[in-house]
Amino acid sequence: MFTDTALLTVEEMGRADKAAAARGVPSLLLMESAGTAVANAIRARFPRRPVLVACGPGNNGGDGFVIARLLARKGWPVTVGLLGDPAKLKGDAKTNFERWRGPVKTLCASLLETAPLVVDALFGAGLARDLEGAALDVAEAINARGLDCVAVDVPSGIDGNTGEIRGAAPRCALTVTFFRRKPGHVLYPGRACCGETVLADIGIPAAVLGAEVAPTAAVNGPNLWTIPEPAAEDHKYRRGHAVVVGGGAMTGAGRLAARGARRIGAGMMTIAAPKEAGALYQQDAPGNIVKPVEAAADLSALLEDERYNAILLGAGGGKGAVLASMVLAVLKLDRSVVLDADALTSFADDPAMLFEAVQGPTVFTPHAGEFSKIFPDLQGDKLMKCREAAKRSGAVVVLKGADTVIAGPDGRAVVNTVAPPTLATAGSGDVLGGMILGLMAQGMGPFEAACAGVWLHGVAAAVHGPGLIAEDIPDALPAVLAALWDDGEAE
Ligand SMILES: NC(=O)C1=CN([C@@H]2O[C@H](COP(=O)(O)OP(=O)(O)OC[C@H]3O[C@@H](n4cnc5c(N)ncnc54)[C@H](OP(=O)(O)O)[C@@H]3O)[C@@H](O)[C@H]2O)[C@@H](O)CC1
Ligand SMILES: [K+]
Repeated sequence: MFTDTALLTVEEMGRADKAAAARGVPSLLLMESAGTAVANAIRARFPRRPVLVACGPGNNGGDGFVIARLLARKGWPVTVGLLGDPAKLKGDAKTNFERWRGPVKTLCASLLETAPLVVDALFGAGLARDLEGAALDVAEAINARGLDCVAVDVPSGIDGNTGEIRGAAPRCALTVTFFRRKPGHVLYPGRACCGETVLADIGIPAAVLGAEVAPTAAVNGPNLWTIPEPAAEDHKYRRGHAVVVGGGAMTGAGRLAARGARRIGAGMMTIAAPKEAGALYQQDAPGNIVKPVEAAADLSALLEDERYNAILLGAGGGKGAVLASMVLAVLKLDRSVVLDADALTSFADDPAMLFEAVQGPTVFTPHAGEFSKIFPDLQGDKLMKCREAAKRSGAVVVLKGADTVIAGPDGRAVVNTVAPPTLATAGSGDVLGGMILGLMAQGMGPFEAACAGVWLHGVAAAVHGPGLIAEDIPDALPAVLAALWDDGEAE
């Protein structure tokens, strides 16, 4: 169960709202706090200027009336445009409509002509279908004119649960959301429409999480896991002995993975690879041990030594039947296993055979293309697909991308938000696989190792900055680890 960085579904947010009311926080007060947070965020970022507040027919629109009132009180020239019939407004939205003393116009795109700033209070959690009519016109016109837009809760048209665009959505400079973020703020394309996202405390007690609401998704970060820190009494075997099954012809992937695993703290590293490539692996890094392995039987024989506690397959290491047989041999051993790239797609013809073999701590690290080869029928948004894949396979699934999702078979899911675009470079996925391997070798569980690996990988790339190549990621890790451990001591 997640708390601080939890991502709440629209339904969970509704329950949090009701729980707050049951604990004595009136909903009208929540709306006033929400509107105040948005108005304050606007005033902190934009100089006073004419503003159009576009209000929808529900409570998102209600927040809009609060914002209009508060900005007008500070001397901002405010125009309010309402979508729909004012007589149909209800509850807190109606109350705040009545508290707004200025005129209310019928919403249409021409209202944008005099407003360099737009507050999008059309739809939030209650978005029920694709935008149409005036709402669609306004969203499209905001984008066509490149107007500054501030979203209340979520840009209208973005599905809060999935990040998908329903018809259209304004590309906002700022989104102010309440209590906790929603998946739509961190999953693409929603994330790209949000701009800066501000999370406002509107008075919903944090204690509702864990009591009335038990979130199963969160934003990735160091609050979710702990990296094993080397201790004085450690020796190299205590820090694990990782194995990378490397290729004979393509050795780059295995070498990058091994480097990632060692930098993140694996005590020992063996590269198991065809004999002819041994010298290459050995020359690359004298710290690697290289063992000849041609087929599944060789790998099984090597792994009779139980000190090899974590194995990565798919970083090079062949394709098809040979690699698949190695994967099946390794999965039998109940050790920690990371399967990447061809180690997964080698089962494209019979993914069930792979899933049946998963029994111990196992992590799959596919990108979207590899994912669809072994889960061809899975539909829906990234969070939903990844969760279903984990449930089906029994493995922790890392569905890679700019918004990498990590899901466990138990239903937990984490979305990673630190991933600079420079990570789209050859070999970066091999390093990630190696990092997760290295963390599992040190005893981390598969879900925590996957989350930590993905986060550290993104942060290392961000710390390195422009001009990143895959080799830089392991080399940037020491500084990232030092900062992480320093912060821990400072707390
Ligand atoms: N939860 C909390 O704690 C707090 C929540 N707060 C705020 O409340 C917001 C949620 O309010 P909400 O539930 O009233 O839903 P909202 O987004 O206003 O939309 C519903 C209306 O839109 C309509 N409609 C939907 N789609 C449509 C479309 N495509 N095209 C046209 N119409 C469409 C729909 O019509 P219907 O489907 O019923 O026909 C209904 O009338 C939340 O995002 C936050 O801003 C804050 O005040 C503070 C505390
Ligand atoms: K909105």
